[in-house]
Amino acid sequence: MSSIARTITKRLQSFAFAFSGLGAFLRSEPNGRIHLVATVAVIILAVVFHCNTGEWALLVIVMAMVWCTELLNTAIEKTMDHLSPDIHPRVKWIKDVAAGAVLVAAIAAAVVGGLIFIPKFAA
Ligand SMILES: Nc1ncnc2c1ncn2[C@@H]1O[C@H](COP(=O)(O)OP(=O)(O)OP(=O)(O)O)[C@@H](O)[C@H]1O
Repeated sequence: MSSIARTITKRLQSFAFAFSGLGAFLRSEPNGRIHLVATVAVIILAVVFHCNTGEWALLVIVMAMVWCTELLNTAIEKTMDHLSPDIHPRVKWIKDVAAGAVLVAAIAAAVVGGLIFIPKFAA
């Protein structure tokens, strides 16, 4: 196999691993399924209310922030459970800070969602 073909194959494998990670997250984490339902609901609302390009862009950014922080938070939780299954104050600190990242993203998403959809509901 040529080196270009090897590089392309490796990149495609990386995508496959990333998609399989997303699938594992959705299968094993109830939070993942909640995010999926919330994401579909937001997309339906954005279509129904004819959101403009700027509104779509903001919604995509905040939804991606919530997904990314939740995925990383879950990976951190699993890492800590694997490396340090016992109760430890440092593990608590790490997990709580990682959960804080999700909270920040969720608050930003709620604010953006409110700014976009509340006036549309009110109209
Ligand atoms: N090994 C540990 N030592 C000390 N505190 C811990 C430990 N594991 C969990 N905790 C505490 O319990 C909280 C919940 O941790 P857990 O790993 O159960 O996450 P979770 O409830 O599954 O979170 P999520 O809802 O995001 O999936 C942590 O934020 C932390 O405060």
